[in-house]
Amino acid sequence: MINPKINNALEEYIQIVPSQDKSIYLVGPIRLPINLDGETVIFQWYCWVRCDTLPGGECGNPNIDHASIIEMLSSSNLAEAQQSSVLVYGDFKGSPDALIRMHSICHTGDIFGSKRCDCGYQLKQSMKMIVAHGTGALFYLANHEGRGIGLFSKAMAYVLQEQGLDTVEANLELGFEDDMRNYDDAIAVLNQLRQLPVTLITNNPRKLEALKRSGAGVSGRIPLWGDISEFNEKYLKTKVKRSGHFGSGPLNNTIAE
Ligand SMILES: Nc1nc2c(ncn2[C@@H]2O[C@H](COP(=O)(O)OP(=O)(O)OP(=O)(O)O)[C@@H](O)[C@H]2O)c(=O)[nH]1
Repeated sequence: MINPKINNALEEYIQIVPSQDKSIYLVGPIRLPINLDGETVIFQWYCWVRCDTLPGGECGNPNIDHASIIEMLSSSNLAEAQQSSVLVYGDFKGSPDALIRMHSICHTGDIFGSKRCDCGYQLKQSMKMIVAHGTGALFYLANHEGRGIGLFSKAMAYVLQEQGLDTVEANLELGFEDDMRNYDDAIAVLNQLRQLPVTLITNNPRKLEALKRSGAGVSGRIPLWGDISEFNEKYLKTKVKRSGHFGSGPLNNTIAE
């Protein structure tokens, strides 16, 4: 039994968000000072978990209370599952225009700084763009590794790419689709945090489509190409040629054959 004082301290930070047939438990805002190129920038951080990730998560119970959610944590093995989160900057709820990025986790690019992809660059650059704009949110989608195939399978896909397959062929040969990602939970969290339209930072038409299909207001898209090198050029070309990514301006020329 959790101490009632602890329940009280946490209660106002927990929101229960409807998403398709499953609820999402959202915790935040938590003040997060972040080092962006030597400058400390204050973001507000939220983290979420789907009800069915917790044992007895009571997905069918619309009246589940905050105390029960807290109670379930210590018997859940959340470290073995994936939890996504969002960094919010500025007046995200009220500002007429906000930039958002739906960033898919990339262990190799985001954490290790691998140059085989553009993920690490896109992560940092989109945070800087949001801060420069004055308001926005970066969704860090932890169940999206390898475009949704998982880290171990992505490692297998990299082995195949070393042997000449491109990034799409490698996924397909392993029995996956090119892109297995789902944005429903992230969009539900977005709707909870903001009702006004957003501008999406992406080159990926599927992300734009998912957002538009959900009914969330989309006022535009900003492309994000960069950090192109001998190590990721083929990968980026494949994104444009085979996955249908939007090319853009001079970068389009850089990556065109
Ligand atoms: N399967 C596979 N996944 C990869 C490879 N390289 C990067 N990824 C994953 O691809 C995803 C990249 O996602 P995003 O940064 O959202 O890129 P995107 O789909 O091109 O969309 P935008 O960056 O928004 O334009 C991450 O989950 C990476 O782990 C690869 O060669 N194979």
